[in-house]
Amino acid sequence: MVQGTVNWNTQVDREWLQEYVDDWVAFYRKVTVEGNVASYIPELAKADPNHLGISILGKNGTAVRSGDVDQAFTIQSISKVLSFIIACVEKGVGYVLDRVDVEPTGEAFNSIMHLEMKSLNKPFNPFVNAGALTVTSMLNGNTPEEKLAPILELLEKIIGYRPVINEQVFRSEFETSARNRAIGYYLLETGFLESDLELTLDTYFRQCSIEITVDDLAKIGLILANDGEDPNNEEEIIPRQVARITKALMLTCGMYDASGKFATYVGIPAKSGVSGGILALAPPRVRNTQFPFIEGCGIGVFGPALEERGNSIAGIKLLKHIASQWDLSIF
Ligand SMILES: NC(=O)CC[C@H](N)C(=O)O
Repeated sequence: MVQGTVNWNTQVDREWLQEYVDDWVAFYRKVTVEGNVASYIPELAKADPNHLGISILGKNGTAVRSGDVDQAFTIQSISKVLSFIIACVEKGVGYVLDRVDVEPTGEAFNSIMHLEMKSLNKPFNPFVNAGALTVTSMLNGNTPEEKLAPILELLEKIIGYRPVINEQVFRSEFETSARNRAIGYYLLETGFLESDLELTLDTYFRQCSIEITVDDLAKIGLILANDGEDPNNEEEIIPRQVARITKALMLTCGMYDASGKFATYVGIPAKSGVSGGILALAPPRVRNTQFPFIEGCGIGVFGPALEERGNSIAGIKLLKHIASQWDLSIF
C-alpha cells in the first residue's frame, strides 16, 4: 500500500515502485533465518525473527511501505540520536562535545574494555553505551520523566503522536542491566556522569524502551535528511548544526563496529538498535535525477533478527540493495 502521492517524475509509475520494494522485502526476508533476535534483554527475545518491514518517506507525502510496517518495537539505541540532539539543544554543541568525543570505537556498543584500554579523556562517541549514558546524564531534569520530556516532545512534533514507553521492555532491561551498570559505575568513578547514576540508568533504559514504528523512523529520517527542517513547510525542527553533526555521527558510529562497512557498501547515515530497528536517510540529490526520492527521504526499517554486531541482518541487506538500485550513497 502506498500512502500519499508518489512524486515520481520519470518512467516508472508508483505501482512499479511498490512492486519492486515488495519483491525486495520478500527476498531479504529469507535472510532473517541467518540472524538471531537479541536475548540479553529477555523481553526482546519474544520478537518474531521473520519480521521485516520498511517505510520510506519523501517530500509531500511521497512514500513506499512494505512488509511488517505496523509492528511496533522499542527504539533501543536509536534513542541515542534523540538524546544527543536534545543534549545539544539544552546545553549547546560545544558543551556536549567537550564531554563526549566523536570517534568510532571499532568495539561493540556495550564494550567495557575500550574504556580503560585506550587512553581516554572522554567517552568515544554518543552512540556507544558509555557515551550515551554520559549524554543522558547531561539532560536537564531531576527525574527520568523530566529528563525524557523534551525527547518525547521532539518525537511528538515529528511523528504526530506522543509515543509510549514499553514498561515490560523497560523492566526487563532494568532487571538484567549488569553490563550497563558496570559502564555506569566506571563513568561515575572517572567523573563523567553529570547526574546521579541511578537516575541516569533509569532514564537511559526508559529512553531505549520508547515504542515506535518504521513510519515514525522514516519521519525522523526525513527531517534529518533536510538538515533539521520539515521539507514540507520549512519549519526548523532540529537546529541545522545539530542535525548535521548527528548525521556525521550516524555515518561514522551509527552501526557500531560495522559502521565502516555500512558507509562503504550502503553509504548513507543510519543508526541501528538491538530490537532490529534502523533509522536511515538519504539527503536530496543533485545527480541521477531519474531515481526515486531525489528530494531526499527518511527510511525506517524493522527486522529483529540481528547479525553478530547487533544490527538487523536482513535490514542491512535490504538497505544495501535499495541504496545501490536508487543510487542513494552520499559519496
Ligand atoms: N544496541 C542497542 O540497541 C543497545 C540498547 C540497549 N538498551 C542497551 O543498552 O544494551
